[in-house]
Amino acid sequence: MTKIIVVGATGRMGSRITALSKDYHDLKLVGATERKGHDAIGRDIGTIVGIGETNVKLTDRLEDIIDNCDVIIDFTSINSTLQHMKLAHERKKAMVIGTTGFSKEEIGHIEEASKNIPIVIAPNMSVGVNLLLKVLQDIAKVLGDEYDIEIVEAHHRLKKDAPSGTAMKMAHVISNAVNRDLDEVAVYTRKGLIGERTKKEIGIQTIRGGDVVGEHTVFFFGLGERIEITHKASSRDTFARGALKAALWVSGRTSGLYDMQDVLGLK
Ligand SMILES: NC(=O)C1=CN([C@@H]2O[C@H](COP(=O)(O)OP(=O)(O)OC[C@H]3O[C@@H](n4cnc5c(N)ncnc54)[C@H](OP(=O)(O)O)[C@@H]3O)[C@@H](O)[C@H]2O)C=CC1
Ligand SMILES: O=C(O)C1=N[C@H](C(=O)O)C[C@H](O)C1
Repeated sequence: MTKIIVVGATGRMGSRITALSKDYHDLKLVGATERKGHDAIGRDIGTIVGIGETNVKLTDRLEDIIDNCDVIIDFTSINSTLQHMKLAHERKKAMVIGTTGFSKEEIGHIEEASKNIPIVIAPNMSVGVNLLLKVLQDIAKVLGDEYDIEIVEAHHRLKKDAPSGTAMKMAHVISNAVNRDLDEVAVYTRKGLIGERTKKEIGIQTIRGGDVVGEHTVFFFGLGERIEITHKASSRDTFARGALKAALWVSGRTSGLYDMQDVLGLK
């Protein structure tokens, strides 16, 4: 039995992970946290997320409950994830991190922590996107030199980071496949008299609005044809199930930094 704590358990992702955890017989929800002073602190998390009483009370003190768990599942925000990771590191607990938007330096801190605890981190925990990452690598290797590559992502109006973690991961996978340094070739905005498109650039564009769960399209534009590869998430449950799968997978592993490709056996 893998014992999990969901941090940010009333959030868009946290609430679905908490609710769906009851479908997994080999997972046990032993804790749920929210930000200090949250209105629902002390209430049963099950009644908040719509699965009935769980006997797990929402708390704002992860430090008091962390010893009960094997894995912490964290879809919160950059700063809170880094704080949770510090505690997980001190108490030797595994983590599944879905939070996006980390800087290179912050990823460095996560890498450092993973020398002592196992961490699965992925900007997108759906099977579809992780399979796409593999396919994109293959297509980019064949077409990358001749075709213009552009990525467009769309998300709900409440998303805070841009471009999405998934779009950035796709851009990294593609730029590695075509031997380009993403920092040198990424183009995030176009306006004014910008001149012709350079051959090597990789465009990454962001759209925000309404309740879009998450959509990513990668274009390979050639002469006389183009390929468009799109992934559309229609429910957050696809990410939530991936996170729960990752918690089962990472439990009992030794230290190391892993991603969803490891979890899904796609490497
Ligand atoms: N990897 C993946 O597959 C996916 C990743 N994401 C990423 O997950 C993250 C969260 O997304 P989403 O669920 O939409 O965001 P939400 O804002 O809905 O959820 C985040 C939750 O975490 C809470 N929180 C903030 N600080 C703390 C803290 N210190 N302790 C405990 N809880 C805290 C927030 O509280 P409050 O509202 O009070 O701030 C909120 O309830 C984003 O980075 C997003 O990009 C999203 C979907 C899929
Ligand atoms: O914030 C979101 O909602 C999502 N974030 C992830 C990202 O930044 O890639 C994954 C998903 O598309 C939803």
